[in-house]
Amino acid sequence: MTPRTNPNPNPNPIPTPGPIPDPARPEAPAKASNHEPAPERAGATDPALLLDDVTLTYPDGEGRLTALDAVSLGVDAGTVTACVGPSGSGKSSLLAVAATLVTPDAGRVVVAGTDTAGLGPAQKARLRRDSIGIVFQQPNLLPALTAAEQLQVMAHLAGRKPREARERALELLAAVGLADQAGRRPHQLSGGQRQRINIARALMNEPVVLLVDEPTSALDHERGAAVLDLLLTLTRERGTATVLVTHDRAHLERMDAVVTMADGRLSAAHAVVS
Ligand SMILES: Nc1ncnc2c1ncn2[C@@H]1O[C@H](COP(=O)(O)OP(=O)(O)OP(=O)(O)O)[C@@H](O)[C@H]1O
Repeated sequence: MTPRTNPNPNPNPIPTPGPIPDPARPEAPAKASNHEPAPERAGATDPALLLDDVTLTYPDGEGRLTALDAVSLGVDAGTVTACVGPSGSGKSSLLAVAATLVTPDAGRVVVAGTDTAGLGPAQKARLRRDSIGIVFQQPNLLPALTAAEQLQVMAHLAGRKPREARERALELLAAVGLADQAGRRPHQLSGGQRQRINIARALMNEPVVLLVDEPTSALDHERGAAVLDLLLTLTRERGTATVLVTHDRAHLERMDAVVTMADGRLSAAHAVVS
C-alpha cells in the first residue's frame, strides 16, 4: 500500500465532544423555497456533515427502541469516515439521519452548513438533491436507460440543461473508468461496473456529503477493493465529506477515520495513520 498524504489540514472526523454552541451568524438566504422559513446556517468552520448529540428511536411494541443514542460525528470535506459495527447496531439509521430521510428525536443534523432542524419536506428534498449523494447497497439502475442516461436523469431532476447534463455524465463516467460504456444498459454491465455507475450517479449534482451503504457487499474482493479505491479518489478529488458503512474490515486502514457503532452508540473514532 502506498502511503497517502491527506490534503486536508484537519482531517480527523471525530465525534464532537458535546453540544455545538450556536455561532453568531447572519440570516442565510432560503436555499430553496419561498414558502418555508430560511434554513439556519451553521458556522463556517463546522464540518461538511455534523451530527450533534443525535438520538433516534423507533416504535417497538409498547415502548421505543433506541437506534441512535446521543451520537455525535463530524466529517470534513475531502475525507472518508468508515462506520463499522455489528448487525442492528445502528449504522443504517445513522446514514438515514445524515441523509435527512429520517428525523431524529433529538440532536442536530447539519449538512453543508444548513441545520436541518425545522426544514420542511420540500426543503429537505432540495437539500438532498443539491447537497447529498447517496449510494445504496444495490445500484437499482433503471433497466431501460444507458449508463449515461442513468446519470443524466439526476441532472434533469435538478433542472440542468440537457447538454450540460450529458457533458457532466460523460465526465463522471470517465472518472469512474467507464468512458467506453456510456451507451450500455445495466444488463450489459458487470456488478462492479453497475456499482461504479451508482457512485457516479450520486455525484451528478456535486454533493457536499456522500453517504455510501455497503458498496462492496455484492462484489468479490478484487472488485470491492477497486470500488473503495474509487471512493477514496473521488472523495479527495471532489472534496466530498464521505461516510462509508461497511462490514468489510479489509480496507479500513486506508480510511481517514473509522467509527464503530454498538447498540446505537458511537464508540471511539480514530484517525487512521497513513
Ligand atoms: N423502521 C424501523 N422500525 C423499527 N425498528 C427499526 C427500524 N429500522 C431499524 N430498526 C431497529 O433499529 C436498530 C438499528 O438498525 P439499523 O438498521 O440501523 O442497524 P444496522 O447496523 O444498519 O444493521 P445491519 O448491519 O444489519 O444493516 C435495530 O435494532 C433495528 O431492528
